[in-house]
Amino acid sequence: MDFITFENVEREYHIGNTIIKAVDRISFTLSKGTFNVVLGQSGAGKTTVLNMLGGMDSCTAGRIIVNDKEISGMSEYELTEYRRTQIGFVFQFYNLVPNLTALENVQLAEEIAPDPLDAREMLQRVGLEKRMNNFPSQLSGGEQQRVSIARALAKNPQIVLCDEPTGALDSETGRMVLRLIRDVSNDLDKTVIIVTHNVPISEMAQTVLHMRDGKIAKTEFHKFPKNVEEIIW
Ligand SMILES: Nc1ncnc2c1ncn2[C@@H]1O[C@H](COP(=O)(O)OP(=O)(O)OP(=O)(O)O)[C@@H](O)[C@H]1O
Repeated sequence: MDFITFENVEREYHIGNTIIKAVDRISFTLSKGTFNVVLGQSGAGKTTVLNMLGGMDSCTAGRIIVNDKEISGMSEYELTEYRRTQIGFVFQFYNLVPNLTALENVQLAEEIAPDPLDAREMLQRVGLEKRMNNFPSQLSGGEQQRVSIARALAKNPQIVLCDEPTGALDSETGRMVLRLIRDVSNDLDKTVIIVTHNVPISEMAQTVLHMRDGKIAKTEFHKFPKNVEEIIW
């Protein structure tokens, strides 16, 4: 069943007299609990799609429906609720709070979400049970990204949005982070959308949306997505 639907979605930006169509009338659907990739080169419109889906940006035409609710028609208040309860974010540069420990960073999610998962348990899941009391500056890039995954999951969101989650990591660490995102989202039945320009990563996805110039140039479905071990980049 369709869990996420984009119907003729457009996002225009006006700069002086210039109109930029960051996203140009795209339509797609994604099912619940699936692992998906939005692929495309710089400027293709990937982050704009992610931001609209995450309720951080709004469309200028079309409709976005998530779990039977139209988010494109929501008020600011409703959007804040939506972000708080339904969405977990993982960013390229982790966005951890530097003066909070790993545990405290994950506990932030517990404070804002209505039905959070246990912060310590999430840190255990990502293999950081021994590093809970470390500050971000005491952790490697891969460890910081694992904290940010634990934080995203601790909100217990329906959807996990990841913007170039391996962009700042070496390939071995990136692989470990991808394996983690896929395993925990499988176990916890989360719908994952990863934005990347890294083509091999898309082989792990059930659905791949190829974006070019604000449009979906091609949609690929993998009945048997690859394991991260089979991917080379
Ligand atoms: N706030 C904004 N104001 C004006 N133009 C914008 C804005 N946000 C994005 N754009 C433009 O929209 C287009 C799509 O941007 P977007 O960030 O979605 O691309 P992307 O595929 O994520 O690229 P990258 O991989 O470089 O992050 C680009 O041409 C960008 O310059």
